[in-house]
Amino acid sequence: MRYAVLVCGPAGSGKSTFCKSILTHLETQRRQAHLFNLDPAADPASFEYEPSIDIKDLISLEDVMTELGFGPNGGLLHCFEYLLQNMDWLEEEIGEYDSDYLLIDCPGQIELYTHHALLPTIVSRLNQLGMRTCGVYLLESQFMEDRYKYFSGVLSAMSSMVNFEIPWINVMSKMDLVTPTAKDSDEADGARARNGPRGRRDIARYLDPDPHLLLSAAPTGVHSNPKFHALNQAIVHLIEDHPLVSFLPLDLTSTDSIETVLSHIDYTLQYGEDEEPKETSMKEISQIWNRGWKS
Ligand SMILES: Nc1nc2c(ncn2[C@@H]2O[C@H](COP(=O)(O)OP(=O)(O)OP(=O)(O)O)[C@@H](O)[C@H]2O)c(=O)[nH]1
Ligand SMILES: [Mg+2]
Repeated sequence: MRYAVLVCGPAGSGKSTFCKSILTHLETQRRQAHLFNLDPAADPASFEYEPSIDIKDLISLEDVMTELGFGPNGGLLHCFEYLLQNMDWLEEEIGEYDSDYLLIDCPGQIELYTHHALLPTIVSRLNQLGMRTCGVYLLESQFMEDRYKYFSGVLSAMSSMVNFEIPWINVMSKMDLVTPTAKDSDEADGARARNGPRGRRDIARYLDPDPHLLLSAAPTGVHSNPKFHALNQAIVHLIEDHPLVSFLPLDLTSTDSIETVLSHIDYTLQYGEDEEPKETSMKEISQIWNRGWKS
């Protein structure tokens, strides 16, 4: 069985850093993992690990823009269309990687996840090639500093999950930057209500989205428009009726935190469950038997 982790999320959410940290962590566990760069605009100098597979070997955004006259966003879509037309290239590239982890570092253009069909089609082709794939969607912790921004992040995670229809994990990245500002408090309204979490219990309301955070956000300027309030009510109902999104916190400065996220990925991918059971030697059987006999 082959395993692929599609690392996606908004620009700057920490996708490439996440791939690097997971690769380092897997290396210390002596597990085989490879990087697949799926960003045709990525700067090669930015990779600490040389990608084993690189879309830029097939097509680069720079070439598409200079040779075909596309802009950056249209050019990106063209690159993925081109990849879809050349899936035999990808099949050949991943041919050698068996029972290993393939970490797919994606670009940060959010529309690729929320409503375009190109990436989901590429993923379903990977599944046809026998890869068990899961999505890891990163949202950076700064989103928690503004409740409106935070809920736009929750909705983008939700629409990505619906768009891809694959096993999915949402991660709140850069948790090392979160410093709860005050003690736990039930105070919901007031001038500070649009600010980030206050206290550890408050953080939990962001990791497992509490839609009432949105209703209790302090309205300012355009936000006091009654239509805006009605829209928020509709979003609250949507999240209450479809509680699809929750976030695993990730603090890359903590090995335990990386380990927890990795174990969720393993579980989601059912990593290792298809391995052949290890044959037990006669010597081991007799040791087990003796232990049982003595106890
Ligand atoms: N403090 C902190 N900074 C981080 C963390 N992860 C990433 N960063 C920083 O955030 C910035 C963006 O990180 P990247 O890993 O390049 O983010 P990305 O999602 O790959 O960005 P794009 O590919 O451009 O969409 C860099 O300056 C990183 O050093 C983290 O866990 N904690
Ligand atoms: Mg990146």
